[in-house]
Amino acid sequence: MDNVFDYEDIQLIPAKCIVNSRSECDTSVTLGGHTFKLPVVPANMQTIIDESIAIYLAENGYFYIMHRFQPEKRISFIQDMKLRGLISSISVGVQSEEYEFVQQLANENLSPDYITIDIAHGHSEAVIKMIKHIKQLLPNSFVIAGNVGTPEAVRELENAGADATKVGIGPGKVCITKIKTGFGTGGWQLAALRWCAKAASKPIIADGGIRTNGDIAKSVRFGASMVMIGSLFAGHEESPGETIEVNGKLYKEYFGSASEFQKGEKKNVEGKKMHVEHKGALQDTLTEMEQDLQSSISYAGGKKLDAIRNVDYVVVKNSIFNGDKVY
Ligand SMILES: NC(=O)C1=CN([C@@H]2O[C@H](COP(=O)(O)OP(=O)(O)OC[C@H]3O[C@@H](n4cnc5c(N)ncnc54)[C@H](OP(=O)(O)O)[C@@H]3O)[C@@H](O)[C@H]2O)C=CC1
Ligand SMILES: Nc1nc2c(ncn2[C@@H]2O[C@H](COP(=O)(O)O)[C@@H](O)[C@H]2O)c(=O)[nH]1
Repeated sequence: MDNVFDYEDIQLIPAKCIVNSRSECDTSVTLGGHTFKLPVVPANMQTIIDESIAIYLAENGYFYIMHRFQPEKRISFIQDMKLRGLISSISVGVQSEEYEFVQQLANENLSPDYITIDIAHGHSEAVIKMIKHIKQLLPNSFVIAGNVGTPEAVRELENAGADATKVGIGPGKVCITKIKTGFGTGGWQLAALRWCAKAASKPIIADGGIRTNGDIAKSVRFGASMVMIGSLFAGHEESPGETIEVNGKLYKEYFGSASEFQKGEKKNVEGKKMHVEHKGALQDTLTEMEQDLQSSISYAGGKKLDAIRNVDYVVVKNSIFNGDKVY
């Protein structure tokens, strides 16, 4: 790979505007047979999403993926979402008990609309085996598999039956994979996304490294159908993380799924914890993302999200840490 770049190194080039108001621009996207208001999904992490946020997002036309860190709650969660007539979207791992869980879903005729296989290193036989297991027992579930960072991985997971792949190894705000292992797409996530998207024949979800709303438009330009975001969704009133007060200011915790805070032990730690400023209501962030993306579409010279996919761009400079610090 040469000519790598990241979000902060790219500027998209405007094309002639064809709308009279940004409100005419449509940010909706279709994934797995459902249409959502935004090509954005909050990360399936324990300090980002819980059951009530999932219900809120689904009721209001946004995509969501529930995390997998309270496995015992998943069956009742799916049942509850189905009772409410909402989409059901859960995560699984690859341990042996996860095979039994998928079997249990099939036995109970409880097929989630979306199942995300959520593993650090998704280019593995473990993930390929799990994709095949799910597709055999729950053929109607839309399977998102990841995370990966190469075209070979995207093709292998697609060939195994994945309906979408998730790209991003190490670009996350609370990620320390790039520092602890020397591997990943941290610092060149946007170039890795482009590389993977060129090989993909199914949707790609860009995951990690989004620091501004403009990065959503850049992800779409470089091939993402959907963008997974953690840090920008941390710190809301509704966010599950603990709230603390420092010098009269409120902060909320945001920790990595591979941090010792998630794992409860210091083993194979590849994530850290941070505190982010309290941000107010989740809906305000979603609304601002929608308005900014509508503006992006207008700058792209179109009325729909697809207009962004073909705009020209320039590479401005390169910086491998994307503004992040280790601690
Ligand atoms: N997107 C990203 O950059 C990253 C995301 N994460 C997030 O952290 C969470 C925990 O991830 P993960 O550690 O995969 O989940 P688990 O701890 O559940 O591990 C899943 C299984 O994969 C094995 N495994 C994990 N990493 C590797 C590896 N590098 N090589 C071989 N086997 C491996 C584990 O075994 P064993 O533990 O014995 O090795 C375990 O059997 C997930 O939610 C994941 O999304 C974590 C790191 C990077
Ligand atoms: N290397 C690690 N990556 C992690 C961990 N927990 C989550 N993640 C990934 O980060 C994104 C969110 O990134 P952000 O830049 O938007 O904050 C998330 O979706 C995961 O893919 C972790 O412990 N280690």
